[in-house]
Amino acid sequence: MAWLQATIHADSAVAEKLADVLMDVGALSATIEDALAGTDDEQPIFGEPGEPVDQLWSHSLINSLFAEDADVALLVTAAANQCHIDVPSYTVSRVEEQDWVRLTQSQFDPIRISDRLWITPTWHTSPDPAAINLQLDPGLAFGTGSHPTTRLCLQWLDQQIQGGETVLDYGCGSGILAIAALKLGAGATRGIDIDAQAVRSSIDNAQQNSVSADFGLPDTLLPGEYDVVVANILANPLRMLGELLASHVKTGGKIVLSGILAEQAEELSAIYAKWFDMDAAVFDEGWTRLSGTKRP
Ligand SMILES: C[S@@+](CC[C@H](N)C(=O)[O-])C[C@H]1O[C@@H](n2cnc3c(N)ncnc32)[C@H](O)[C@@H]1O
Repeated sequence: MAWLQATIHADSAVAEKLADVLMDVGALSATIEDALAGTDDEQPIFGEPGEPVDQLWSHSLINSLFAEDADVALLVTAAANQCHIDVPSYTVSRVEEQDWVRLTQSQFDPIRISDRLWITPTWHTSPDPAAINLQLDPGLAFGTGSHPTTRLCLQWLDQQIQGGETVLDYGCGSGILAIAALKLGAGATRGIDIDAQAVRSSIDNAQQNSVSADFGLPDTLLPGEYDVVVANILANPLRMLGELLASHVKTGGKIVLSGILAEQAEELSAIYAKWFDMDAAVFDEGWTRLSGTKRP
C-alpha cells in the first residue's frame, strides 16, 4: 500500500482554513509546518497552558496525505476554490508503506543523564546494565527525558538525592521524575497532574520500573510537607502555584522548578524568593532550572 503526499506552500493567512478544507474534500491528513524549519529563519512559537496560540508561521507548508488513486490536482484545486484563493504551488510525492512501529522506535535512543542514570526505551537493551536504568517509552504524557526541562530536573535529582527523602512531583506527566527519584533512593514519592491520562501513564510507568509511587489528580493531594518538591510545569502555572508548592516543602527542604524560559528566570526566582533561599539558575538550550531551600 502507498499514499500520495502533497506538500503545499500556503499563505499563513489561509493555511489553517485550507488544511481543514483539504480534509473535507478527501485528504487523509493535513498538517501545517513552518516552511523555514531547520533553517536560520525558523520561527519558534511558544505556548503556555491557558494562553491559546493564535499565531502561525509567516511561511507555512501543508503536508497532506491522499489515497494512492486520488486525483490530487483536482482535490487541491477544489480546496483552493472553496477558500477563494489561487491554486497554491505544490509538489506531490509517493509515500510507500513502512514498518511505522520500527521507524518510530528507531527515533528513540537511550538517553544518558549522568554516568549512573539512563532513560532507556523498553525495546532497547541498556547501554550500561550496571547503571540506574529507567525504562520509559514515548507515550501520551510528556516526559521521555529528551526535553531539556526534564533533563534539568533529572540532573538535580541525580546530584541531590541522598536516600530516603520524601518527594512531591507536581506536574508528573509520564511520572519520569518521581520514578527517577525512587530509583535514585528517595523514599515515599507522590506525583500529581491535572491530566488524568498523565496520571494513568505514571502508574503504568511506575509498574514497568517496579517502583511504587502514588499518583493522582490535584484534588487527591493532602496537606503535608516533603523534603523535595519538583515541578516542571511552565512559567505561567508556576507563577500561580507558588503558595501551594511552598506549603508542601519542609523547612530546610528543597524546591526544584523547571519549564521556565531563560528570560522568565529572574521574575520566577523573585516570586519564589518569598519562601526560599534561591540557588543560581541553571540553563540548558534556552530553558532554566531554579532551585532553593525553604526558610523557617
Ligand atoms: C512539561 S510536563 C512535565 C512532565 C514531567 N514531570 C517531566 O519533567 O518531563 C508538565 C505536566 O504538568 C501538568 N500540569 C500543567 N499544569 C498543571 C497544574 N496546574 N497542576 C498540575 N499539573 C499540571 C501537565 O498536564 C503536564 O503533564
